[in-house]
Amino acid sequence: MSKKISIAIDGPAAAGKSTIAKMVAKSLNYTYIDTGAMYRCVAYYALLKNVDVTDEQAVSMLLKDIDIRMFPDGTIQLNREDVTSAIRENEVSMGASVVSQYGAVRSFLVEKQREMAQGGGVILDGRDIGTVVLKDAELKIYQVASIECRALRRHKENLQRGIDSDLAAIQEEIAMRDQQDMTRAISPLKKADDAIEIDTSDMTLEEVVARVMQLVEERI
Ligand SMILES: Nc1ncnc2c1ncn2[C@@H]1O[C@H](COP(=O)(O)OP(=O)(O)O)[C@@H](O)[C@H]1O
Ligand SMILES: Nc1ccn([C@@H]2O[C@H](COP(=O)(O)OP(=O)(O)O)[C@@H](O)[C@H]2O)c(=O)n1
Repeated sequence: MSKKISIAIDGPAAAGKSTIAKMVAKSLNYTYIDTGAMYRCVAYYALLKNVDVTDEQAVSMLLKDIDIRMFPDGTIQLNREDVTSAIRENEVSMGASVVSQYGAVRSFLVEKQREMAQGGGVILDGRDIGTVVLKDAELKIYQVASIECRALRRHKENLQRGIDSDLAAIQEEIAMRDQQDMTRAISPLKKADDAIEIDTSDMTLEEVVARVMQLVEERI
């Protein structure tokens, strides 16, 4: 029987991390954990409670009231309410990038992520998986694509979902988030020294999955 490893995928916004992670998890029969969704839940809850996301103390006080559950079919519940679609709103994306700067928020979520990842056979995507959450992951991927390509992908995804979308505004939003995520004091987004970079700009989904599966095969 092959070994059940841990896989970390990090990279900037809309690089295709979660799409690839889901496809690889399905093919390996691994558990996929979307850590970005957890930061989105914290921001969503702050917005719901009319708490200013830039108020670190007020946001940190909310953590004790936050119960996040993730189901194998991709459903995300916050305090038993289905927030799967609601957390994808633009305002929540920007809010997530703000609350993810706070130490209390990060330690609260990182602890949960490590608990969920116990035992291996998992694939986590986010910003700090290879550098912080799963420093010992057997496979670390740093997935990138040009900003134009990432903005266009997110734009197409929105249109497909029937959400209003403006390409220039999306590009501006993800550039702003990347800048914020890469320059924050705690666990900034960066490539782990032992991560393998994949630039997906000119690759199809199938090509990216094949590349990741090849790297997995070398490790199990
Ligand atoms: N070669 C590719 N690799 C990864 N994603 C791609 C590729 N081509 C198109 N996409 C699309 O890019 C979009 C954004 O991907 P997503 O997984 O949400 O990114 P992230 O999790 O990094 O924010 C998805 O609609 C996905 O289908
Ligand atoms: N492990 C993680 C995952 C997300 N995040 C934060 O959460 C935000 C939303 O993450 P996401 O992965 O859902 O975003 P997209 O790349 O899907 O647009 C990011 O912009 C980061 O600020 C983080 O700090 N650490």
